[in-house]
Amino acid sequence: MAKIASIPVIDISGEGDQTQVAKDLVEAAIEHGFIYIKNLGKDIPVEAIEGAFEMSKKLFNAPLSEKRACTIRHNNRGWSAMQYETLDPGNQRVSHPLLLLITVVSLTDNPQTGDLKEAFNFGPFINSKAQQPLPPTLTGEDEAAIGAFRDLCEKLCLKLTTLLGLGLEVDPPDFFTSAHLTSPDRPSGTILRFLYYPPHEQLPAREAVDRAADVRAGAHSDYGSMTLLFRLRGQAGLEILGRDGKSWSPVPVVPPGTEEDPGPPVLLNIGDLLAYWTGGLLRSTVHRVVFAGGRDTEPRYSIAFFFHPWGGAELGVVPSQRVREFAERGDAKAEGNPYAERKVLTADEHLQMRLRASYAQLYKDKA
Ligand SMILES: O=C(O)CCC(=O)C(=O)O
Ligand SMILES: [Fe+2]
Repeated sequence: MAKIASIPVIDISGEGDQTQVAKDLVEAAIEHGFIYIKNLGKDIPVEAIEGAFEMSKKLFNAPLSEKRACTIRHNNRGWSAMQYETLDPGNQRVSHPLLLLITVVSLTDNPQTGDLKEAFNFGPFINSKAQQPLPPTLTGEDEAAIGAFRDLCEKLCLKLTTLLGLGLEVDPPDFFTSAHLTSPDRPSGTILRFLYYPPHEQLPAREAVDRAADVRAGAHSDYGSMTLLFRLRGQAGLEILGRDGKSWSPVPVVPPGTEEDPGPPVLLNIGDLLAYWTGGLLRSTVHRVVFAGGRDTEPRYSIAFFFHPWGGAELGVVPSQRVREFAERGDAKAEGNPYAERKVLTADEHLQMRLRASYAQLYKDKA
C-alpha cells in the first residue's frame, strides 16, 4: 500500500505576532507544496462549509437541461460535463476501442478519456449576484450563500498570501497580497469550483471504467497562486506525486491529530503562479484523484477555490533574499524545475495557456 503523504498541519487561528506561523507556512510550502490549515471554524465557519456542500449537491442534482444551459465558456465560468475536461491530456488513455475508432474516423472528438467528474465554476459575484447563468434550481438565497462562501475563501487566501510574503521576507511584504487585490478594471481568474465525481456504477456505459487505468481527475498542478480544497470525511481519492516523479501518496481528509476538530482541515496547495514568482522555491505539486477502493460506490464531492492575482500581474521572480539565494544555488535549474527558467508571463497569459490544454473541445474552433 502506498505510504500516506506526510503533510504538515498548521494552525493560523492565533492572535498576535504571526512571524513564526508565517515561517512554518513557508517551510511547508517549500518542502511539500501541500499544507493542512487547521480549521477551527475561525476563518471559515464549519457551517459555511457544510452549507456549500449542500448547495453543491443541489446543483449537481439539477436537471441536465438546466446544467447544460450553463455550459462552461471561454471565461472559465459554468458547468463542465463528464469528461469535458482532461487535466492530463498526455497520459489519460483512450477509454474504449470503439470510441477510438469513432474518434479517428470523425476526427472531431477528443481522443482521450476525460476526467470522470462534473464541475461547476463560479466567477465573481456582485452584490450577492453571480455574473453568469446559474441553474434555476438554485434560489436567490442559495446564490447569495454561494457568493458569501466565495468571499470567505477569498479572505482566507488573502490572509495566507500575507503570511507567505512575511515568511519569505518579500520586499515589500505585501507584494503578493497587493497583486491579488481586484477591482472592475483589475479582474482576476479566481474561481470557486464545485466538483462531483459520480460513483463507478452510475457512469454511462460509454464511459465504462477501468479502475486501474482511469482517473477521476488526471494528474495536474493547479493554475492559480494557491488553492483551498474542502473535502468530506470518508471521501478519499486525492493523491500527490512525490519528488521522485513516480510515487503517489494518498492525502487523508482527516490527518492524525485533527480527529476531534469541528471540521476536517482545509487543504491548501501552492499553484503554478507562486512557483513562478519564487523561481520554483515554493512547490506547485502534481496531484490527481483516483478511484480509491470500496467507497467508490458512493458519489464524491469536493470544493476547490482557485485563487488568482489580477490578470495583468507579471510572474517575474519577487524581491526576496530567500528566493535570490535559492536561484543562485542553481539547484532548481539543474533539476529541470519548470518554474526556474522561462519568459515572464502575465497571470492571464498563463491561465489561457492552461485552459487551452485542458478543454480540447471548447478551444478546438480557436486553435
Ligand atoms: O477533488 C479533489 O480532491 C481535487 C480536485 C483538484 O485537484 C482540482 O480540481 O484541481
Ligand atoms: Fe487540483
